[in-house]
Amino acid sequence: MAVVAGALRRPDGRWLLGKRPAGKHHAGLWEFPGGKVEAGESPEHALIRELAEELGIRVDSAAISHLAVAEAAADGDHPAVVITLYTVARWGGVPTAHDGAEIAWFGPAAMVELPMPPLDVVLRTHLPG
Ligand SMILES: Nc1nc2c([nH]c(=O)n2[C@@H]2O[C@H](COP(=O)(O)OP(=O)(O)OP(=O)(O)O)[C@@H](O)[C@H]2O)c(=O)[nH]1
Repeated sequence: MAVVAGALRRPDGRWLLGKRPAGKHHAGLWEFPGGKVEAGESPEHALIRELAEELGIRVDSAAISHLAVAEAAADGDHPAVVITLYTVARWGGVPTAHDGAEIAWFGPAAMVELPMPPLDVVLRTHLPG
């Protein structure tokens, strides 16, 4: 399964994360906004689509840069997953949580304390300082 996620940083240096809803895999953990790449879709297009759906923002493909990849093998309940994290340098609109989801902005020190899925713990080490 291919998953794409975006690292969005505000001018105050905080990063945007979303909290996984109850009842889902990784419920209650904080992760980068994004989601699964659909069949026939490019990763960049999937990220632009997911950020529009989840946060209501507009992102141009020129604003997206590849940052890091993390992968995990299948574990019985869940398929193998490859997550690609992109930095999103600029966007249009104000990120707003949709569908009752929770989002928040965290500084680098706060992020280290946050409960995150295992692959995100790897991905966050690649964030620019
Ligand atoms: N969007 C996103 N998903 C991540 C990250 N890290 C990580 O392990 N994942 C996992 O990758 C999958 C992303 O799928 P999704 O976000 O489109 O799926 P979904 O809400 O339907 O979740 P579900 O498959 O548990 O029902 C989830 O299993 C999610 O827990 C991340 O930083 N961002």
